[in-house]
Amino acid sequence: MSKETLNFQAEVSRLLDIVANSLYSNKEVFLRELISNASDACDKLRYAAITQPDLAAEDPDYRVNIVVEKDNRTVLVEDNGIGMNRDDLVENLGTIARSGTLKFMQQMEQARDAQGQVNLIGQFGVGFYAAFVVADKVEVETRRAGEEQGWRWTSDGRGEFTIEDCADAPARGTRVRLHLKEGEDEFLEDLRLRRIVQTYSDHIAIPIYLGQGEEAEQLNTASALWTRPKSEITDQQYKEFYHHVAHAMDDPWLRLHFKAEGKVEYTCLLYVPSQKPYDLFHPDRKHGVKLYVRRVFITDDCEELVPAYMRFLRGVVDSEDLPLNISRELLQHNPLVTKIRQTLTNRVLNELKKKAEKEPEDYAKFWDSFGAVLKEGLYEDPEQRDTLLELARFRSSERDDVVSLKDYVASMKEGQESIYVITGENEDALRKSPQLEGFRAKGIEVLLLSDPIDDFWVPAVGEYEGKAIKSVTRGAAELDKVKTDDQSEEKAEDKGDETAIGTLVAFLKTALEDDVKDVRSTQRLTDSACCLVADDGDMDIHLSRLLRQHGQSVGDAKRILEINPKHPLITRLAECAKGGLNGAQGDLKDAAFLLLDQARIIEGETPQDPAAFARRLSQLVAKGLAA
Ligand SMILES: Nc1ncnc2c1ncn2[C@@H]1O[C@H](COP(=O)(O)OP(=O)(O)OP(=O)(O)O)[C@@H](O)[C@H]1O
Repeated sequence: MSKETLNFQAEVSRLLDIVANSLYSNKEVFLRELISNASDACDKLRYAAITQPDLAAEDPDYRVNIVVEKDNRTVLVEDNGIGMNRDDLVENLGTIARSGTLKFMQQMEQARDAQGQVNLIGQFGVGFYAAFVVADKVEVETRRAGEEQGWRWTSDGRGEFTIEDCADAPARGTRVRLHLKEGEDEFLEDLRLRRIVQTYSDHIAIPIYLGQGEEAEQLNTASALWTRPKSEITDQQYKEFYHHVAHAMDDPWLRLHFKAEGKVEYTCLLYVPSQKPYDLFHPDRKHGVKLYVRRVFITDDCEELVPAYMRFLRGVVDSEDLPLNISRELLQHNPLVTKIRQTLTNRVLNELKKKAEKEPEDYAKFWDSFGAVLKEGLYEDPEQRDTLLELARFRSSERDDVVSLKDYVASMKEGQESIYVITGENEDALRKSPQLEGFRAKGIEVLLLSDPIDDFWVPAVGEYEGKAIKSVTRGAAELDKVKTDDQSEEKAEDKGDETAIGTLVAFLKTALEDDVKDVRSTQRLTDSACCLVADDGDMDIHLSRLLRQHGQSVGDAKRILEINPKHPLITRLAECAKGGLNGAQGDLKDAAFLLLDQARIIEGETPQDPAAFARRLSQLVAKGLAA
């Protein structure tokens, strides 16, 4: 077959530009990335060979060779792993097939400074493309295990690559040949290469040689890191292993390495990243914990191994008991996997608890990155609910830092029986919600919940230590039971002219009869004239809006309009209503609809009839100005 020239996917070209700029000061990582890919390729073949032993039979010892050809100024990284055929090459080295690429690219454009880009690149993992940081031409010669045909992929990293037949591809596996750029000769030096491998790749479980054949020198320890005794593993090695398994460059926030012995035997080496991955909420995101069986990589996509609400975990689980040739489908209902999942979940939650107790500030950072995910467990995993409730932290109307439920309860006001929360899209908007005013005036703390899952776990959990968790946008405010320090100063007239308010409420009920469930006077408000709340048994306002946005039918439960008896607008309207209306019935009716629309706007909704809203508002303002 003759040579084909193909274009990189547009994102790859952009990524290549970014990589060349942002990794400039950390060029040596190219070798780590190529070795990491070589090791993954060997893992894949080892797995495939469980069911098709012929694939690896001729050359059963997996390895990576780094070969320097000084005269040509080239460095080769060669493995005898799974290899690639033509389609694999086009798919893997011409596109970025991973989820969330587009979003990543947008973030990249926004992070204009180099440090910002390096951090982002770290999360994304540049992988193979890092080769172009030191090379101006890269050739990949490869043959897929079990296939006859070898292939050569060539590119200078500038928009195009070529693919052609290659007779001298390795018998099996992949050889990456880097033609070094001017000025990169340091990577031809044995000493430099040895140091890089020892720093970044010692944990790789297969041998990495410098040179080829008898003379080759093994550079790494070549045993799976998690099988080594803890005392023999340095922090640096743990960290580099994390970079390899997680395809990340940040430092892990937490590490957990343990061996379970007894009826079920397995080893876990797990990490919690310090940086939130850009695709944490992407539906196609794979789980980050790799399953091995007796050192053989099986899958990085075993959903049963780790609960979804811990999908931020990275690392490996290596089981001694599962059969090697277990199919990925069978893993789904395997009792051993369930057992591992239970222990692993408990261990991780325990570690988090310790961190929360001993290093609350550091824990707050974790919560900031992954709290929204962990909270999903409150809804999904009733067994762990109590632990998760202890671990949860919340923004609050009364504090700058986060608060736990335990601390919230400890600082509840006398007479306060419930834990109050408000849910919505963002914290700033929540802080401005009128429904909070009365609570704030009495110094009652309200938890501000702005993650999508909050609307679901709150009703599912219902209470904490016998205290109901209540939304301040639902039901009556019950604020009078709560005693505050300056309560004695509250004066009777503060309640306004009750008869007048009563008349206004009655009028509003009739005027808005088709649009609201009820109208009532409230203590909930101090500054605003009115707000909407859901009735006790009805769905919270924010949740019903959220479901509606996602196209779900939620019925049309009407809401309650609450008015503030102390607000000048309301007292004025009450006076009008009490005064027998005197021909002002039309204006009062307009005012009723304006109140309702105002409350809707504060909720982030549109007026029911925008044209009518504009007309009423103009008329009333014009009259007011004329008076
Ligand atoms: N030596 C190799 N042998 C076989 N396949 C390889 C090799 N190197 C790369 N590939 C294939 O190319 C794909 C893309 O590699 P690349 O390094 O860009 O990304 P990755 O390894 O998936 O993730 P990361 O970018 O985080 O390293 C790999 O997923 C793999 O399928």
